[in-house]
Amino acid sequence: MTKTAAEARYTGNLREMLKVYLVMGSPNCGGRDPAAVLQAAIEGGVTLFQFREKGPGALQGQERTELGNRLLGVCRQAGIPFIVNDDLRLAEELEADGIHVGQEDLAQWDREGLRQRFKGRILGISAHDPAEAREAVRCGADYLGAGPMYATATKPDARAVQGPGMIAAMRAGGISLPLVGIGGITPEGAASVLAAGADGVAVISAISGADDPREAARRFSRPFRR
Ligand SMILES: Cc1ncc(COP(=O)(O)OP(=O)(O)O)c(N)n1
Ligand SMILES: Cc1nc(C(=O)O)sc1CCOP(=O)(O)O
Ligand SMILES: [Mg+2]
Repeated sequence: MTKTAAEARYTGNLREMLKVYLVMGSPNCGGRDPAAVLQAAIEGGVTLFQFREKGPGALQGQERTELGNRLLGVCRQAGIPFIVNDDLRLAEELEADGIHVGQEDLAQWDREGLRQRFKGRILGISAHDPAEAREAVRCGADYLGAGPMYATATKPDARAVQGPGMIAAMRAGGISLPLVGIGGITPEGAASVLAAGADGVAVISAISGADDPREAARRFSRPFRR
């Protein structure tokens, strides 16, 4: 059977891709060019990227699409998969490698339809406890984003802090899907998240807001180089 362009690109091991997962958009880059921040972070060891253009000053419409397209170009050049947050239409327009949706987003769509619509592409779903993780598995998720691990100022509507123990509870409850922790993760905090059973860490501010995103990403990738 002939593969779609996205299927052909997405041939790697998802657990490997999830190791250092950068999530960001222009509001997270401190006024710098997001493409330059992304390029530096990839050089430091980022393995997967999610375009999340959200928060104060987030671009809309054509500007948003154009930025997504530029960031997609950086990812393609580096061989890093490109995921779009929330916006199914943008993901399709850009021919992204996948989509990430949360529990609140899921409520808006027919779940089977969502999996079908992104057949052959990566589908990431957020989960905040083992019951939500099981539901995400039923929806056909390829990976889970489990959070918040620690306090975060980046997402004002984040749930209460769950901590790495929540990942351990998911694993103990039989959730074997590839999984990343998210929320307030620093290089120091990453160790407990990985020790609890995560395949990787998803990070916004500790990389995209760092003075030196390359060095910040390098610090997150260190545990995987040992
Ligand atoms: C990898 C990853 N995990 C969780 C989230 C959060 O998704 P969601 O709950 O839909 O919140 P928003 O990011 O849309 O504000 C994520 N984006 N990525
Ligand atoms: C986007 C997001 N989702 C979360 C969840 O708990 O699902 S926490 C969060 C914000 C992550 O940003 P930072 O790394 O700057 O804390
Ligand atoms: Mg969402």
